[in-house]
Amino acid sequence: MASFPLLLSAHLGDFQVQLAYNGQVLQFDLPEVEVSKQQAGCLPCGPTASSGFRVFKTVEILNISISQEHSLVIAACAPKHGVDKESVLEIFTFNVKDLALTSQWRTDVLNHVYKGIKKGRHFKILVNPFGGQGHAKRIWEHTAEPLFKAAGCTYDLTYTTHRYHAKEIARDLDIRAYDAIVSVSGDGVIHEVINGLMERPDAIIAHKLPLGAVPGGSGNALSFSLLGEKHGAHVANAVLNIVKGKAMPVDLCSVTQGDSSRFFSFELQSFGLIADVDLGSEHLRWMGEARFTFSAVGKLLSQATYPCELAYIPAENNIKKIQEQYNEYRNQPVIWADQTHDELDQDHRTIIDRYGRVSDPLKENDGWVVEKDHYATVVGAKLPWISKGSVSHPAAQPNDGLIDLLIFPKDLGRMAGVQIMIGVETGVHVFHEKVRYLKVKAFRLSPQNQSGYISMDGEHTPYAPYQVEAHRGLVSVLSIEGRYARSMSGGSK
Ligand SMILES: Nc1ncnc2c1ncn2[C@@H]1O[C@H](COP(=O)(O)OP(=O)(O)OP(=O)(O)O)[C@@H](O)[C@H]1O
Repeated sequence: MASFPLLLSAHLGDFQVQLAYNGQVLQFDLPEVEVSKQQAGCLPCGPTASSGFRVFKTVEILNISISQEHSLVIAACAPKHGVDKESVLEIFTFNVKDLALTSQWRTDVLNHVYKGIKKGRHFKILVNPFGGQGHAKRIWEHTAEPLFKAAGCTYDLTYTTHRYHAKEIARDLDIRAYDAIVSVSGDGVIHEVINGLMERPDAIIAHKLPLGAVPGGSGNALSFSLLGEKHGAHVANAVLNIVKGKAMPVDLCSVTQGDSSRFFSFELQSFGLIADVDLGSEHLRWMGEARFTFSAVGKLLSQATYPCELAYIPAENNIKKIQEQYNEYRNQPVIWADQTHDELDQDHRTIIDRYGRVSDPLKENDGWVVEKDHYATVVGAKLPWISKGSVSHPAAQPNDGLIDLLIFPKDLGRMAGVQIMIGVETGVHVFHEKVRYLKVKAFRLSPQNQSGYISMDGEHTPYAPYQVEAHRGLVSVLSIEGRYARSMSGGSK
């Protein structure tokens, strides 16, 4: 076992430097010319550049290689322009004298940098050129691809050419050939990939293939949930999460409609106002993420309400207790993807819905609560963020096996509507007296009018009764933290 610090003498141009890795960070001096280069064109760079040395955390180091010219090349993805700004790819090339010593240093450092993580992953990459405002191709070429290459990752790339293309690819993919499926898109493509995997006859194996999310859509709910409000739209941070992350188990919701339709939702099942905002704002796509806010304000002011029968199996309905549980969860050790679970049938081919499907009668023993009313919105979710500035379900956790259910009543009123809208930006709306926020095991919603919108992960779904049930850890998502970014205020983490 090599002992810390791991030291290596090298030259950066004519400047002699010492590279020191202590198990936490890699540090080296910068010659003055490099310091001014680093400072030029960037905002205050923090102590790292301005004080004449550069520091990278272990997690930020993408690769250390020895070039054909026998130079030592270090690639990292780190914040350079301030901690809240997008990380950037930095590559340093050092001249070295003793190749054997350098090679040993490189091996020792890389062993730590990629401890418990496969180095040089091979990805299936799906880029939706029409996602969001149509920037996904540029995002891929300018930012994501150079980072994957610098990290020594390889990939097989497909630009999606039509709706459901991502689903077809996931359904037919040789899953053993890849370490993960990465989408450069919004949540619609991720929804398709998940459903493609779950439709396979070998779903038991296929759903273990982790997913990676690079934000290239309008909402990018998964990216925001993984990386938080400040970094959710940052492509480089998302790529780092994919290259250096481990498989975090993530619950899926099975959704049944009619007598036979079943599919899976990983994000949001919405009815009423939020569904209208999601699906009824397609014509505002040019606005980017602002379309959601713009449309929501209009809907709230119109005070529209939607009649339905709502049935749910409560797990917790007190928001203070939900907040306590959230804080407890944040203080527990992270759980990484488990290789087994118990919700498959005997052939290990089908996921069993414990609470039946929407066409079945509700079983009394399951503890259903049934109510019939007009509501402004009823939204189930497994992710805390819907989009930038919309933390609609702040207590949502990746793998608690429960659905977070948000209900706005019919008599919201304009004043409360505005307060709630403002609250959604940080997730504090759940404490508003007019808002109901529950943790449920399953819910069933039956619209009591003829037409409207139902949105499942942003996808248009027939306006008919549906039932949603959470299944624990059915898929996994690459993540460095192993949990979603903090979305509920209070507590220590
Ligand atoms: N080449 C294509 N032409 C038309 N539609 C496509 C194409 N490729 C994918 N799609 C469809 O585009 C839809 C939206 O994609 P995506 O989720 O990437 O973006 P978004 O809707 O802007 O983002 P978000 O879901 O985060 O709001 C998906 O339902 C997908 O089926």
